[in-house]
Amino acid sequence: MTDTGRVIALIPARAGSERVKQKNTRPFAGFDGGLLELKLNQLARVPEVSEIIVSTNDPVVLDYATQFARDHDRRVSPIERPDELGASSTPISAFIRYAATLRETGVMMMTHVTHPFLTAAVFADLIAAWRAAEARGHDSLVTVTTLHKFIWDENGPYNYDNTVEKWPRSQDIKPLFEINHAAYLMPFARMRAVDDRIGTNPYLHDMPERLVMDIDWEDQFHLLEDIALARKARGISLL
Ligand SMILES: CC(=O)N[C@H]1[C@H]([C@H](O)[C@H](O)CO)O[C@](O)(C(=O)O)C[C@@H]1O
Repeated sequence: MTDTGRVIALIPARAGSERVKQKNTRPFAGFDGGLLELKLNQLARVPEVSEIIVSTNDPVVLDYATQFARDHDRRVSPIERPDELGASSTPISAFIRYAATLRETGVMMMTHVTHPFLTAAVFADLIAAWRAAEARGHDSLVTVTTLHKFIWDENGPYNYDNTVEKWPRSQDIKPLFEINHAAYLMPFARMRAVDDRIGTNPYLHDMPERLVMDIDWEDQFHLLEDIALARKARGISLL
C-alpha cells in the first residue's frame, strides 16, 4: 500500500547560485546562517512534517544542515546531491526526476529557502489544504498567485477582450495563475508515475503576495531583508 500519510519537506539548495551569491547561507535579517537557517527554523516548528530533507551539493549547506540536525532537530536529513544534478546547466526536470527517488513513500513538500515569509503556520495550512485536496481526488498541490491583471502578448490583450470593453474592472478579468514555487505537494510515488512535481489533476492553491514574495535577484535579497527586519521590529515573528 502506498503510504501518503507522512509529509516529507524537501529543500533543494544547490551550490553556486549565480544571480544572488551565497544565496542559501549569506546572513539574512539577523539569521547568521541566512535563508537556510530561517527555513529550517520555520519547518522545525511544523509537527505535521516527519522529515526535512536538504538536498545540496554545497559543502557549506551540508555542514549547516548536519549541525542543525545534531543540535536542533533530528528530523533534518542532509542528502548530498551529485554535482551533475546541481549545476546551473542542470535541467530542472532532471533534478525533479532525481528528487522523486529520494523517498519510496510519503508526500513530498518541496519548498525553497528563497521564500522567507512562509512561516510554520503557513506550512501547517498548506498541509491541511493538501489533505483536503487529496480527499477531493487531486494528485498534487501547487501554490499559485492569482493575477487579475491586464496582461498583453504580441497580439495585444491576452486575458480580456478590449473590443467588448476597453478597460474592464480588474476583478472582472479572467484570472491567470502564476506558479510561484512557494511549495509543491505530491506523493513521491505519483511524482515517479508522471515524472514531474505537478500531477495530471493538480490543486492550484492561491496564496497572497505578502507570503510568497521571493528572492531571485540581488536587489530582492535586500528588499525582502528590509521587509523582514521591519516585521521583526514590529514584533511579527518570521517563524
Ligand atoms: C523555481 C525552480 O524550479 N527552482 C529550482 C532551482 C532552479 O532550477 C535553479 O536555482 C536555477 O535557476 O534549482 C533548485 O533550487 C536546485 O536545483 O536546488 C531546485 C528548484 O526547484
